[in-house]
Amino acid sequence: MSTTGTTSVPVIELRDVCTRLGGHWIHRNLDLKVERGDLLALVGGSGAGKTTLLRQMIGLSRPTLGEVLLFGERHQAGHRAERFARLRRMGVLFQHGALFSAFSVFDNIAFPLREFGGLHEDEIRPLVLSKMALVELEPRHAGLMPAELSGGMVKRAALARSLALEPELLLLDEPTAGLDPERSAGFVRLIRQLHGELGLTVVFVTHDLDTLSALANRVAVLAEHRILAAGTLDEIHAVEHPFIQKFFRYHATVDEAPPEPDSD
Ligand SMILES: Nc1ncnc2c1ncn2[C@@H]1O[C@H](COP(=O)(O)OP(=O)(O)OP(=O)(O)O)[C@@H](O)[C@H]1O
Repeated sequence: MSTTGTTSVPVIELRDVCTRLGGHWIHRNLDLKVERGDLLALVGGSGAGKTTLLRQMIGLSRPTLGEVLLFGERHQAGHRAERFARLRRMGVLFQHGALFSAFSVFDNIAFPLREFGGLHEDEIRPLVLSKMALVELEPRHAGLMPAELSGGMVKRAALARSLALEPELLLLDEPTAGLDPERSAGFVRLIRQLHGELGLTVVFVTHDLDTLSALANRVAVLAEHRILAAGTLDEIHAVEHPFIQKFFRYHATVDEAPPEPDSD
């Protein structure tokens, strides 16, 4: 389901990943490829290890066994400058926006440009304002502090910050968590639009079936310690596995916690 040729290097590849945490195996022999242009939803039961997998993709933690390749390379590969260049190609949006509370919207978005962009202050201003425009924030919002923003504005400011260095890959943990249905739909529309306009590859973790069906062009289901199935939503719906059938049926009808897969 790659959008490009079959020979292109996956943007992310997880090979035979095994993760042991707190005395338990969370992932066992887990494989997953994220191809360029994917808008991939990672779903699964609570505690299945989605956030842990996202952290491994970002390079914040490492699996116990197996490999995580980002743009075809292990996180640890190469000299510092090479590792850094690879990381710059990735933007991350954490669950609650994670804005710096003591910084204005402007300074939050400017932060990666000041830290890593090697730019002068007079070059930074137009870049920050253009990122704000991308996420539909107005120049008058630049001076606001995070505490003065609505939940949707926090998300959009954090999204602008994650796009500051013009990444090719965007990783989102529960992008619509905490938003009401209208703001949630607006944020999904914005991510879809940016995916198309900026040619991004997007991976997101979600519990929300509305977000999943409105945003994803591929879905990976994490259960039984591995990626049980990956494909389009229609392909996943057709998989006759009790966890998958239950997960999607449950989410379609009841707004409660998802079913748990049988543990070992
Ligand atoms: N640092 C840690 N030490 C020990 N156990 C951990 C650690 N981090 C996560 N875990 C455990 O690993 C499992 C997977 O956690 P993770 O947060 O990745 O799951 P998740 O699928 O994202 O869950 P949720 O959907 O509830 O957010 C959980 O049982 C969690 O308690």
